[in-house]
Amino acid sequence: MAVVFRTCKSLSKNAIFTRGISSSLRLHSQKPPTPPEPLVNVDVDDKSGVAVVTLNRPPVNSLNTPLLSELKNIIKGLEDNKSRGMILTSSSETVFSAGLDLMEMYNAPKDKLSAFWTTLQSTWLALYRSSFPTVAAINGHAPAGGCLLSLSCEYRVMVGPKFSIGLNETQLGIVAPPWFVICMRDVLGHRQTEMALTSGRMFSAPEALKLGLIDAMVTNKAEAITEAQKFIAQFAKIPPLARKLTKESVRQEGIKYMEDNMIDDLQMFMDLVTQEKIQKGIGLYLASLKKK
Ligand SMILES: CCCCCCCCCCC/C=C/C(=O)SCCNC(=O)CCNC(=O)[C@H](O)C(C)(C)COP(=O)(O)OP(=O)(O)OC[C@H]1O[C@@H](n2cnc3c(N)ncnc32)[C@H](O)[C@@H]1OP(=O)(O)O
Repeated sequence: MAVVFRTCKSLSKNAIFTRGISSSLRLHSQKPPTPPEPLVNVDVDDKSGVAVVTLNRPPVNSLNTPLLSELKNIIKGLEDNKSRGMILTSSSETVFSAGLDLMEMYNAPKDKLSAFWTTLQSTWLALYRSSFPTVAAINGHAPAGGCLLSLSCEYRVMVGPKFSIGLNETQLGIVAPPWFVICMRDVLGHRQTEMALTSGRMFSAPEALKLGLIDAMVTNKAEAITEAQKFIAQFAKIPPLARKLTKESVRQEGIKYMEDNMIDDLQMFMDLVTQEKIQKGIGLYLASLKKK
């Protein structure tokens, strides 16, 4: 797997920034400061043109505004570079993504809350409607927003059997927004979605496979990447424009929902999440996670 420097340069603003800073600082000091780790890494394979995009925000890849923003820029960069495909995975050995960063929603000023949600909306839309094939290589737990990212890809390969996946929002006393529901229904159908979402149930990888929530189960990350590459390879001979328009057509409900309802959806989020009892619930949940 080779990093294509030219592609990375145009994809990661962070990469240009850190290179620029470190080379100029080297003139003035012996020890340049260690550049910050990108929150999302991207490696593009020279031969296949497929990008492995790795969430890299320890300890649990919770999705905050900067990470979402970086992911969105990477997806846009891949679009501009006419990518052949994208595999989304995690640098953690046990967590794909713990979902939305609850700290972004807890006692947050309204402008930050609003920026967080609009970044989530636009990042999701960029991923969901991306023209290139997308696969989630789910190498760890994927609750809530982690499950949403997986569902927004076209194919899901999960490392099993011990990790779990699902939209568990109701268990937290919050509600999965309609576009989360559409994503789940795209994959599971109406009845299983209702059962899964009303209970907020998390599924083990074998349960998820049986249900169709994931497409394949493997035993480690390397196998997950190989399976993902195989899925993407089958599109090599399909004309990209026909593929893109077909994907958009199949996903029209979700795309249209978001395009038509961005502001209402933001309002619903703000109204719900700023309620005192919801804030209390998030606070208690965060405390329970920290107490573990
Ligand atoms: C009609 C429509 C109306 C629409 C209105 C909209 C309403 C709002 C909708 C919001 C949708 C929400 C989506 C979400 O994604 S909410 C987040 C849900 N996530 C979870 O429930 C997962 C919680 N985490 C875990 O279960 C575990 O952490 C996990 C299994 C992922 C990993 O376990 P592990 O043992 O490896 O790690 P720890 O639990 O010890 O965690 C390490 C530290 O990370 C902190 N942490 C974990 N998860 C989160 C998170 N999501 N946000 C912020 N911080 C998180 C945890 O507290 C630990 O911190 P410390 O190191 O400080 O102890």
